[in-house]
Amino acid sequence: MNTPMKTIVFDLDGTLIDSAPDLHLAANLVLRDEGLPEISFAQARSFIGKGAGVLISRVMQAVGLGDDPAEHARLLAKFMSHYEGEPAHTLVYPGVMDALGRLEAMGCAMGLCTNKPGEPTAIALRHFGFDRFLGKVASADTLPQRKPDPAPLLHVMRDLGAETALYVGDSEVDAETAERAGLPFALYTEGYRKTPVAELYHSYVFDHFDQLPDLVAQHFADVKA
Ligand SMILES: O=C(O)COP(=O)(O)O
Ligand SMILES: [Mg+2]
Repeated sequence: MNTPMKTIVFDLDGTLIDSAPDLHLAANLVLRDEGLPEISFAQARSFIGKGAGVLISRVMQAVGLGDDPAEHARLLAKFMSHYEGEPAHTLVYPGVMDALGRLEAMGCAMGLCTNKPGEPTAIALRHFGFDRFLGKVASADTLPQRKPDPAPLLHVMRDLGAETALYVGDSEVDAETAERAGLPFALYTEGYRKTPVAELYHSYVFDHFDQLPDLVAQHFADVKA
């Protein structure tokens, strides 16, 4: 029998990058332009996870704008125009680049499954140099379904030619996605999660990326055994 390929799929926001500062800024540029009160950084951070459309719904709710679909579409378009371009205030979490390099050297196949729209996803992957490691990507625009629907995660996994994969993410949405996909889940605890670790579906927990290569090696050794 062939050795099973070591396949890892990553989430993006709150896992590989801390994009909350740029998402917060873009939301407040919209609100400022509309003459509305701005939202706090903590609010913006708590609105991340289900993509830009849901983030804008939550912003509208927070400032008492209701949920009119035409208004939502208009504000979402404005938000996206502020969020385009190079991510000026987004940071890579400590140890991510090193971990990706080590995982590649271990022979892992890697991909990305994010609820971020396709264009900013592609820009961020290029900007931070992740594109050379992450062979296949599912963004919010890849399929009609988005996380926590397991379809995009299973899509990336199959695109990588794998029958199983370890999903690495930070949030409630990621945990639910992995669980519904029937895949093991490594929870990065330093992202945007609001729920205690013990209450979330997970197979592994880590708080620094320098722990990930050993965790992955252990996982695939156990799977093989
Ligand atoms: O931008 C979002 O809301 C979520 O993005 P993520 O799926 O990469 O965490
Ligand atoms: Mg995330």
